[in-house]
Amino acid sequence: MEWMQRYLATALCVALLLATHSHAAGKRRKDRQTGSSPSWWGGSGGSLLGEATGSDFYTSTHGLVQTHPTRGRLPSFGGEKTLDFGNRAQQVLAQNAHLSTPEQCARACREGEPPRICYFHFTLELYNVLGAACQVCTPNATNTVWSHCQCVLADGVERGILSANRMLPGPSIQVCENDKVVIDVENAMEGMEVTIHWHGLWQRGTQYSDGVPYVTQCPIQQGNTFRYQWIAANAGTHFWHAHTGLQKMDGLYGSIVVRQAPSRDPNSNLYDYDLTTHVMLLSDWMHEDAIERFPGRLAVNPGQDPENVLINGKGQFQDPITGFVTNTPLEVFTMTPGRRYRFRMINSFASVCPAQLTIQGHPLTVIASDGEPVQPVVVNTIISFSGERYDFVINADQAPGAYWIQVRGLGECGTKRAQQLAVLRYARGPYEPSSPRPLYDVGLPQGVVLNPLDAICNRQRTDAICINQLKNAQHVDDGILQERPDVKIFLPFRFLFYRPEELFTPHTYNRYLVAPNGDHVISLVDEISFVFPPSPPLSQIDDIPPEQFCNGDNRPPDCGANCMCTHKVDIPLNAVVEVVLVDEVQQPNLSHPFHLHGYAFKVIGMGRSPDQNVKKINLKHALDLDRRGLLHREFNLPPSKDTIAVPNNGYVVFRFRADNPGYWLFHCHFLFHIVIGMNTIMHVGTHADLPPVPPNFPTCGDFLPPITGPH
Ligand SMILES: NCCC(=O)NCCc1ccc(O)c(O)c1
Repeated sequence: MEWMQRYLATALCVALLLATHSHAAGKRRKDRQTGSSPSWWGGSGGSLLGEATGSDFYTSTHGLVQTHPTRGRLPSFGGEKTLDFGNRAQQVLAQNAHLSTPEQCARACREGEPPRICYFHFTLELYNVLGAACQVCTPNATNTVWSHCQCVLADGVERGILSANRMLPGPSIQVCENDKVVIDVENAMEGMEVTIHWHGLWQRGTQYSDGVPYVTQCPIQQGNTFRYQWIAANAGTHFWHAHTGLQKMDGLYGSIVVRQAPSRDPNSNLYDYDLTTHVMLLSDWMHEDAIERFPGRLAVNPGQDPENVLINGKGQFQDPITGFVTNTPLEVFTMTPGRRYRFRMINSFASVCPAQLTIQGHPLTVIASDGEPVQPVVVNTIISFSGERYDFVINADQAPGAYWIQVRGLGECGTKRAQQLAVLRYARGPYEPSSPRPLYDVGLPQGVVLNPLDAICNRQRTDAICINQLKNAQHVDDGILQERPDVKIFLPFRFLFYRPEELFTPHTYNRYLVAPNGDHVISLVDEISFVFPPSPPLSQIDDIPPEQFCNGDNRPPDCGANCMCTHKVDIPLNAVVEVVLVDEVQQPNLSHPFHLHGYAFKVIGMGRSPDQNVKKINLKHALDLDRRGLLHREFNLPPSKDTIAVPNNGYVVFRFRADNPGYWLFHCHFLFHIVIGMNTIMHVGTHADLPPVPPNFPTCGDFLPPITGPH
């Protein structure tokens, strides 16, 4: 209680209403819940939430930037031209007059307007939730774009985190198509190396900025700053996140929105507004560092499932033992009656849990997935996996009021019943919905579901739409749809289970993950467990011994069941590639989302074996189905994606034209599966096809000089 008292003694009046919940020294305490009415999100004074946020702007489909009539003022940033991205950022901006600030770049996009160079500075730090910053200020209500306040509330449970610019999520990058984006990533995290990946950006010509450690760059060392530079060449909803270790799950992520002129978006006629604040970033949240769960414990909080879900870094937490609920603010999205709004949902989960999004009383017209436009479909619930993005339109045509947004963690998240709520509200209406809060077990009605987990995808149905049933809203390269691809790659993946006596033998140190049921596993793709090389092939190919690399046709001699090497598949430049992913994991509630760097691919088919006698799919059976023409394929406007969940006990078929040379990581997007080897590298083209290594590009590698004699 001492902490609470100290907090109350010095806090601002708003903080008085903040009940916090801390796990100190491993024991749970029931904290006093303060305040009677939750006026944090009752909006007393009106300066925190909803209408009165200073950072909204409205982009009409006619390309106009306008302030809302009731708002009557332009975005305000405390009277300063640049936002608080740190003193170094101010210096760079002062010395480079041709750079634009983040808020100058977050604009409506018009065809024919010159692109900008958008400059960002990320300071990555060890930080905390509910630190003393919360005595100094109250956090920006819509933390999605920028914040001057350094208070991170998360779900009201105190813990250490990793943060970019003391924000959760980190800063949002919002630019127009073809802008150049420059991000100085300053690693101020003691004892940690880091890289940032720009998930969804293709990095054509800037392969060195893809942010994959030991593949496209050496990780950024502590105290060092690495300048990422890329062109926002493909519009859409994307995100950035740490690609090193387990850091992403501790808070290193944020949204990226690449807008385009309405004339270039085939679905722009379906919405009136595309607000900077209508980004919906979903993340799973633990109450301890993610590394606490790796390799994983047997008894106390086993497995890797999160305690909670956050929506734009916000939420509340109900203690399962005491029933105590924190009263931190929920995220609020505001709409004007009668208007149609584009929402941009990002699944930034790190665990294996799918996220199920439902919004009370409002159907969702899905218009894009992973940034790529699809022909609109109307659903009521979207199930998404780590790494996926879905854009949808909501028509504010219901009775003005407030409505619940429910995000439920499915699969393993069902054990702890992790879910989060947010509010969809009509301007000038109440902040709190009048209906009771949807519960994990008694949630909002699902209605029509996008991306059903049952993966019955080979026929039209009234209750669900599968990803392979979406139609591309744009013309698809005919070459991709030719009957025979140039290269066909079958990639089965599974876990390898170790017996403890195999794993814990003297003088061997094999990596492993302890699954929730106590199984000790590593991941295999095509019977290979991926290890990162000691230097990045993109920048230091000559420093890597050729024996480091392997693939299904080139297994190292004496490579046993736990074959460890850098799995690399070589693909000729411009080939039409077909990949068939086959789920040999066979864990009933687990579907693995695979993400391809450098591309969007076309989803040609997905499903399960049509053969009723086959209980479990495997590579042999998938090959057999393919030979018999029974792998489901649809060539009429297949949708583009960069992340696709393989139905459990099922398969996915996708294609792409390999016209972007590089070393592109292809991997399960579950964080804990990356670190046990569920990756491959798609190596497209040759070194001659790649841009040269930039001067002074950092290097890394083993240091093993000859050992000289005693004298
Ligand atoms: N009879 C098969 C049981 C089985 O497949 N056990 C592993 C499940 C697992 C592995 C890794 C994870 O990350 C995870 O969440 C769950």
